[in-house]
Amino acid sequence: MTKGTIEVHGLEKTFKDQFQAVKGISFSVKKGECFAFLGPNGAGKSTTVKMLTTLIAPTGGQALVSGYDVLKDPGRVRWEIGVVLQETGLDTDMTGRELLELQGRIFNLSKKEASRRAEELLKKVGLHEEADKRCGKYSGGMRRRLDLAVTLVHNPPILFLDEPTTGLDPLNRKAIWNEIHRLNKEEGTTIFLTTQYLEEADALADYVSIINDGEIAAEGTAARLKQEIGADVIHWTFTGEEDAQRAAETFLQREDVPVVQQAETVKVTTADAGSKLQDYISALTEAGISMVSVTVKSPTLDDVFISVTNEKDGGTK
Ligand SMILES: Nc1ncnc2c1ncn2[C@@H]1O[C@H](COP(=O)(O)OP(=O)(O)OP(=O)(O)O)[C@@H](O)[C@H]1O
Repeated sequence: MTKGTIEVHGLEKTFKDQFQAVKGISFSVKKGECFAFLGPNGAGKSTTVKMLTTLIAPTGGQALVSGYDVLKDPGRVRWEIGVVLQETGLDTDMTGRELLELQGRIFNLSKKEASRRAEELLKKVGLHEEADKRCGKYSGGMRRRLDLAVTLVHNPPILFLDEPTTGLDPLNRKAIWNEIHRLNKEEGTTIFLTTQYLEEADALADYVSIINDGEIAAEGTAARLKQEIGADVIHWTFTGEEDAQRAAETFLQREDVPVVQQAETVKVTTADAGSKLQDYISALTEAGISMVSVTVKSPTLDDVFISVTNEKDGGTK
């Protein structure tokens, strides 16, 4: 069964001005998986989403959504997907309920069914009390929730969410996360999520793919990616910037590892921090530098992101 899956082989997009935004990427998303597509600004995330949702045509390679080719069968692909893009397209004169009912009619529901579905979705996304207010009066978070409800009207097996929480406050972001998590885990909806927030991918995704400059730079589960950078991060704090600078030099003299000094703090990324720590502390004592605190942390997805995008740019740490 291919329903709810995404298969991408050597997908490319070269724009009319000859700029190649996506350079032959391949990946697959299993049914019921939450797949996060991460990357810095301009990496090619939105271009990829637009190709997979039939909004723009690929210039090379192939993409199958629920088994349907985005180029050969765009009409069928559209029935399989719900899409929340960065720019919300909500009509501000209509109420949330009217908008949902209209969407139901577009997807061939009877008037009665459309009204029942609208009510059901308004409850699901927590907007039933605001259902009869004009969308123009909705807050950013409410608009985003309505946007999500609109895409769910025809019960699509796959949901594309392009940076769904950008610009939202932490409370609204959490509400959207909960809804995405529920759709994915309880209803089995396949989620394709693009985001710049690594903690978002960490919290929601089963599988993470990092795109940089139109190419896949790394992929795997969040846990594996963190493991792959093969290192712990030792966080040091010193009494002042001068001590921190001297400490950073001391660490660098002992080993060629990434050392980042900022004000009175120093971060050292190294494999096997446990056994190195004693050696570093002895070196500091020898140099007469006293520290305020030291902690060892596992890498975050942020560290992975910096590590893979850095490698590509020539490894400047
Ligand atoms: N219609 C277009 N014509 C030419 N270049 C384009 C076009 N659309 C996008 N690009 C370029 O393609 C690259 C990838 O853009 P894209 O919007 O896919 O990036 P993104 O990863 O989604 O970034 P962001 O996080 O900022 O949304 C960028 O350099 C962008 O300027």
